[in-house]
Amino acid sequence: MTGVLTALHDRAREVLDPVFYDYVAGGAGGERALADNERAFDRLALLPRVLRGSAVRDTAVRLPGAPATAPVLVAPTAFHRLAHPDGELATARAAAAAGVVLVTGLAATTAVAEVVRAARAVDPDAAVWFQLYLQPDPEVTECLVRRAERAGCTALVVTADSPVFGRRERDLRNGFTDLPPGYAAENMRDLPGGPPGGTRPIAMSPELSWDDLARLRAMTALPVLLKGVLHPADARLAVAGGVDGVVVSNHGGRQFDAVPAAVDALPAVVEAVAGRVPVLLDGGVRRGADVAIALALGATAVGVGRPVLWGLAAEGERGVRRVLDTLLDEYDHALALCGARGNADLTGDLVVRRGAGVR
Ligand SMILES: Cc1cc2nc3c(=O)[nH]c(=O)nc-3n(C[C@H](O)[C@H](O)[C@H](O)COP(=O)(O)O)c2cc1C
Ligand SMILES: CCCCCCC(=O)C(=O)O
Repeated sequence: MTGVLTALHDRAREVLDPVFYDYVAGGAGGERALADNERAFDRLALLPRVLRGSAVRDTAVRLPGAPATAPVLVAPTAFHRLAHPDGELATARAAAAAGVVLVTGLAATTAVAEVVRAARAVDPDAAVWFQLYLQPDPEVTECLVRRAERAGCTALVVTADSPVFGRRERDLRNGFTDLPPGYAAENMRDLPGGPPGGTRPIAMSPELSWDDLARLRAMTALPVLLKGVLHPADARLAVAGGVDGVVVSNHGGRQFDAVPAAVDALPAVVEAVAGRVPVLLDGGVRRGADVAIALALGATAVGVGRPVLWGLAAEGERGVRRVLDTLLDEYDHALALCGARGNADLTGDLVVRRGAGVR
């Protein structure tokens, strides 16, 4: 991690309830996928070009529902009010101020309409996407989609890597199975089949299929991105199913310990998608150079999960802003050092394996 991110992490660890710290920091099983996400970036290096740079570098990217934005996004993460009393509102303000897309989650402790309002109070053009788990009851899914539309979200992100909840040994050890009193997944309030005024539990189902994604696709005119894709064949199916983007992700190593690092899965997905829709990546991005590596390998943008929560826990809105600004500054600096005038100059030939020599 960068110096700033390490300091924010250390402060977050001091101030957070250790049970919640473990929930955020931890992963599934023996945490091999979690560790590998960062290590896989360490195994890669950038091979700069010389004498072709620019003093002003073009870092803007075009994403569905975000026509000109930074190549770093806030990945969807649950329960921000457990990290800081201002919760998702602080995250939304910081993301908007940094010019970064915020993906707010179904499992947010603040309702999506309030999150969008907070972002737009900072920047009327701020892009907020809504992440959801398809619910087995299509009526519930439809109600969630309408809420996101009404709130003004500009894209939907469907997380597909969670047919069941990951086996997270830290949470099992700590008995962290539910939100403490006073906190709720606010987007799950007042839904069909739920208690009036109360919340329904978020369901995960191993029986969801591509038909369910097709139903969602037909339900809304918003762009839809599919998150949690690792297999290139699934990337092809997603594009054929009309998605507007694919997010290569292993859920930060929190679902299945046996999977590869996200960045190791990226090139095959990029090849399968063949430029038809943007490919995004999250998992293990901790430095601006990691952003550059992912873009050179064909990602259009990257998401950041845990560092945002460390910033939030440590310093609220200011901490999130520091995380995002640091990554964006470092990314711009990496472009300069690569002799790149902008994202487009980051090509696959710039990425090599450390220790493998250069041909
Ligand atoms: C505490 C926490 C909660 C998360 N909650 C969600 C969620 O509700 N929905 C989702 O799609 N992904 C969720 N994720 C996964 C992130 O979106 C993202 O894939 C992951 O954090 C990226 O890895 P990183 O933390 O190494 O940046 C969560 C991750 C963390 C750390
Ligand atoms: C059943 C509760 C859903 C919360 C989802 C949070 C999440 O995805 C995570 O990784 O934690």
